[in-house]
Amino acid sequence: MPGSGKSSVARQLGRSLGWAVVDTDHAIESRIGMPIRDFFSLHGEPAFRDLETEVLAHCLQPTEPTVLATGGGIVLRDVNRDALRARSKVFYLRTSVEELVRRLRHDTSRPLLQGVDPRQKLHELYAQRDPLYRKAAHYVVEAHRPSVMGMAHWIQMQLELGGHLNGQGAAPTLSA
Ligand SMILES: Nc1ncnc2c1ncn2[C@@H]1O[C@H](COP(=O)(O)OP(=O)(O)O)[C@@H](O)[C@H]1O
Ligand SMILES: O=C(O)C1=C[C@@H](OP(=O)(O)O)[C@@H](O)[C@H](O)C1
Ligand SMILES: [Mg+2]
Repeated sequence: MPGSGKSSVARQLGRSLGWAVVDTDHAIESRIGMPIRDFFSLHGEPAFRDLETEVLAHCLQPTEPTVLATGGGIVLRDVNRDALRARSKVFYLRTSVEELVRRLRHDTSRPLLQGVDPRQKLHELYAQRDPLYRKAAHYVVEAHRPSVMGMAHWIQMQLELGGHLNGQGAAPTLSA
């Protein structure tokens, strides 16, 4: 979900593992040369989703071990979910709507939450997306691990336990 910590945890995990960190939203912003919020107002959500699918396909062909953070709406398309599952180990950072409301209270960068009641919108997004996040995910990281550092540490442990860091299970990309 937006605000669940994907971008923050990816940065921390990349630092811990010594891996590259890629964020699909940042890749999109460098390609379009403007904030996502402005792109949404100019071209609308469907155009953003097309771009997101294109950028994701590119990001899932990394040249080095990579932690990939995506935007929260990436799961809306089957093709994205299938590509993520096939080409990476996917972690769903599952956070309560109340916590998301707290974190995004003053945020103006997420277009879907502007000009609406954020709590109601987040409940709607959650109802629509929770099943999709579950379908896409190999692992669910529950909200009771509250800090960015704690979440990154838990993910690193799962990777070690799963043998993904010692060559047994190939995990060239981690997506959150
Ligand atoms: N585990 C956490 N505990 C407290 N605050 C967090 C946590 N993870 C992220 N945040 C804060 O929530 C906001 C959204 O985080 P971000 O990483 O941008 O989420 P996402 O990429 O999933 O939308 C930021 O202000 C970030 O500092
Ligand atoms: O949930 C969504 O549909 C979106 C989430 C955003 O990313 P974060 O999940 O990093 O906020 C960004 O991709 C765009 O504003 C759309
Ligand atoms: Mg993000």
